[in-house]
Amino acid sequence: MIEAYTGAQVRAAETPYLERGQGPALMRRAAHGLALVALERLRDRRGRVAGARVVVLAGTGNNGGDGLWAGAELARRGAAVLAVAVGDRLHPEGEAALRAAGGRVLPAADGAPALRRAVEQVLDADLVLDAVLGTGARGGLRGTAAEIVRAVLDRWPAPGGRAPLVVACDVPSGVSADTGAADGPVLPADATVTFGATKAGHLLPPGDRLCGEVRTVPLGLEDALPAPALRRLEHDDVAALWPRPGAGSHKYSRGVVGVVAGSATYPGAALMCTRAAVDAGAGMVRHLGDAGTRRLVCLTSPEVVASEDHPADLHVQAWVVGPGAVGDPAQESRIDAVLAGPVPAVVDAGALGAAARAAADGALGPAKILTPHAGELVQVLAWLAALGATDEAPDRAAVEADPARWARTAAEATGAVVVLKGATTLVAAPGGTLLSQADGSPWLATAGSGDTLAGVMGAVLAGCAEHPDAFAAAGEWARGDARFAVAAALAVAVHGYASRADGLGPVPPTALSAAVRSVLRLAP
Ligand SMILES: NC(=O)C1=CN([C@@H]2O[C@H](COP(=O)(O)OP(=O)(O)OC[C@H]3O[C@@H](n4cnc5c(N)ncnc54)[C@H](O)[C@@H]3O)[C@@H](O)[C@H]2O)[C@@H](O)CC1
Ligand SMILES: [K+]
Repeated sequence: MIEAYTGAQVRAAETPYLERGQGPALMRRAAHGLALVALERLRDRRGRVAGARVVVLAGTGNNGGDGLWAGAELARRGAAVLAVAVGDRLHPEGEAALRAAGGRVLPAADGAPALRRAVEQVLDADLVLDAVLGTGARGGLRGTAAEIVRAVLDRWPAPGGRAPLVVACDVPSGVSADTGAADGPVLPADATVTFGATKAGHLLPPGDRLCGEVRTVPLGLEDALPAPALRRLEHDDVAALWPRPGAGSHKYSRGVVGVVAGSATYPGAALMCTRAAVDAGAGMVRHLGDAGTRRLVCLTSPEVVASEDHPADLHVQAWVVGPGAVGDPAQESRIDAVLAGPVPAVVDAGALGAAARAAADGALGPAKILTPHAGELVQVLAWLAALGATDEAPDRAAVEADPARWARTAAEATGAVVVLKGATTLVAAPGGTLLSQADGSPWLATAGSGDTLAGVMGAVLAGCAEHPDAFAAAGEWARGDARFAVAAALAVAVHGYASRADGLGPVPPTALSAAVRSVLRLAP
């Protein structure tokens, strides 16, 4: 599991060390870690370090200090290192170290000619160390640094062209370490070397896409860190946590998933959703819907028990409601019943409007998992605002600029878990638990993926519904109501892994669902 922290959390953990005068030692350790990754990348690209042209884009604070000390190390290995000072000063010891190692300094804020020279130097470099802003940033890049980065990006080589390698110091400058927001220009990094702990901004969109590979250099702060701001499940977590049957299990103890999906207009969603719940290992899958859809469900997944019942007549451990369930009053009545009841449920697509109404009436709770994509979240937030449950209704651009904020807002306003689907999917629970998963192939962006995800989520939700400690192996934080958020993140991870199981290429949802089975054959 990756645990990530805000810049303020890491700075607070560092404070006692700084008060004991260990700041310079921490900086040297950070800079050494940065230099090692830069050396590795340079060797990969050009075989040798000697003679490499390295530019350090250096800000005025300690982030710049890290970059200058790392630049000194590269200079001692024979690289030609130029520090581009973007502000009115440089970290004094860092500058002295760089000069002593033979590095040079270009004061880029000294007027237009200096700025133009800086841009040429960056574009001609083999490697750029981006050390303008780190955890001390307030907002995006401004001033000379912003002008340089903008001018460089204007002339950035097309894919396949020879662009300099970019290694970011702590975070790509201009990306918020706390939120992943990127206000203004940012040089996209091939690698980001961070210090003490992963920062929230490395895992949150849109900044996460600008980080490249993230490497964390330990600074010995681990014991001083508080609870993380967010988490990401990795393969080992999924293998350890996914509910598995034991020798004494039977279909009911493993979890029955009830699926309210499909309609005469959209029967396919029900087929994909039920199939995925079966493939994800549910003990039993029930389907409720119209006669035509039921018949198709039985033909494509004979394992499923389909009926025209009402949810009140059935005992299941978890519901999945909404995929393809539009324009059908009987389905709408079933959805309302599930939303008003206590049984955990995945609430998708056609059920999100009903969920917003139920939330405004106070009916939802932490066992309900809403699964909007960005466009649907905008709609849900607009409904919630119209119903008086939130103050603000953002547009899509606002949601995409700070998705974590709006996923959290929706979770607090509804009292439910909100899964904001995207290339990076965020899982926000009321009370503040936040997970971020980025496991899927870009090919997942296809009609029917969401129906498949809902089915997978239903299966894991049914498996944990009656077991508050189902995921206690992940830590104390994952007990009780938090397990619903963990279940959602597990489903997102498995769905993402399945999309890559056969390499990168098209993943029609039926094939994706089958790949879920191979992913779940992971060693426990
Ligand atoms: N605190 C510590 O013990 C350690 C900190 N380290 C490094 O120190 C960094 C934090 O250093 P600082 O607190 O000095 O902060 P930064 O170096 O991130 O930035 C602060 C400087 O940038 C200016 N600034 C802020 N926002 C700006 C903007 N939007 N545009 C232009 N200039 C802006 C400020 O006026 C200030 O001079 C970390 O990211 C990390 O790289 C590491 O050396 C490890 C140890
Ligand atoms: K930086």
